[in-house]
Amino acid sequence: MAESTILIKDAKLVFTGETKSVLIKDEIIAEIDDVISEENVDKVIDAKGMILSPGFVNTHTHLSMSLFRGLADDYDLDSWLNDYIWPIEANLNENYCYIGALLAAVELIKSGTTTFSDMYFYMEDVARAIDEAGIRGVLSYGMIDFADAEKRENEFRENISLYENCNGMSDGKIKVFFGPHSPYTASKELLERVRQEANKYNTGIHIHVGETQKEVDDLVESTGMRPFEYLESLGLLGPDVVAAHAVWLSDNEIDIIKKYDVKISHNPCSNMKLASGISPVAKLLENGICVSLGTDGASSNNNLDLLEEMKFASLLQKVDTLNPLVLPACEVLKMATINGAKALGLEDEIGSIEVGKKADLILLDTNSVNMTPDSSDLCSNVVYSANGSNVDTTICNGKILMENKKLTTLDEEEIYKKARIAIKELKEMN
Ligand SMILES: O=c1[nH]cnc2c1ncn2[C@@H]1O[C@H](CO)[C@@H](O)[C@H]1O
Ligand SMILES: [Zn+2]
Repeated sequence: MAESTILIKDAKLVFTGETKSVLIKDEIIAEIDDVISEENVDKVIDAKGMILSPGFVNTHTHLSMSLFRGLADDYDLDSWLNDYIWPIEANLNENYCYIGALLAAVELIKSGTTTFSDMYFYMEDVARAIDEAGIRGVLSYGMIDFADAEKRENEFRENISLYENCNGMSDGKIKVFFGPHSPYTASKELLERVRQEANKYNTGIHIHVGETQKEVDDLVESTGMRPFEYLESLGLLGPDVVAAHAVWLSDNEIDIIKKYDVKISHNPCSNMKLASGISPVAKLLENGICVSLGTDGASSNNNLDLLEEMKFASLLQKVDTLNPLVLPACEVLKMATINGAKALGLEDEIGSIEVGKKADLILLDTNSVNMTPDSSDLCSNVVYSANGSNVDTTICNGKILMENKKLTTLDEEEIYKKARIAIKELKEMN
């Protein structure tokens, strides 16, 4: 098959402000230059006046939970999960999770996210949705055993068959991790075995850790250890672990995170909405820890817009430390791009605009009121001024998924219709 080529002409690179053209050959960034010939190019995108950024990487989410947007607002995590979310999740099935994932994929593409890391149920159906959407994703099955050995076996069966059926799917855009839900829902036996299986399959681990004060207090009471100390004692930690939240951390836990090069996924909106607390992100970054960004599910956020998440991440640290200098725009944009890629073990493939990397790129239109005028620092426009609706074009793996704000792979109206029916049915069952 002949190569397919896309030329993005005269875009402003977000980190440097330079105007450049970028040539994409198949799925790869082949050339970045001041001028690139249009000859023999299949498709030219005139990007004059637009900002070119690496596609965003959302390192912690639950796509299918988009169905539960606005379902249970203004509760803390414990009540949100036990009284509202787990009861309705008991009625989920393949079809609902598929539709929820499609709904989420529409939102991700529209707001410039090209890679996500998910932990949920019916993940093969999520994979099917993502394959249709054309985005990149790391999938894990949310393993919960509550110390029940039979349940534990089932959870491993689920995550392993997900790995066997879906890892490498979608031209390699889909990868599979293990997803032990958390230290309070997964037993010691489950967590120990996760490490063995992750080593055996040579893949990563996605887990919620240290989200609430209650989680820490309960674990200290039952084990004498705080969450990261406990996970260290079980041998679970390593550079392939993405720990979501990490809100309540002692200095010893920060040392542990650093020592094992654990990757942190910071989810400021979810942490604020569930009143969980404030993760000491400025301190983690000072310690050289890799902190990326996640939205969590749309039921605790209530959207999947990483542009919004970036702004909240920055502002929350500024007000928490009373230091306006922490988390400047450029650093936050790196959290949402290259740090996300590192967290998922994808830094050789994605996360920056470099020749040889996969073409996961977005264009933001600056010809709108909240983007006028340009700052001399384009990161400032993107992080502090932009929102998802400023994204004009989304490209993943060299394929255009949205152009001029129109989706190319998904029928959004049809998906909205199906999502409305799905949540109506789920509520009626509840
Ligand atoms: O912030 C969170 N903390 C803990 N659990 C969560 C959060 N968001 C979603 N889930 C829950 O995690 C499981 C995923 O496999 C689901 O039960 C989902 O509702
Ligand atoms: Zn979560």
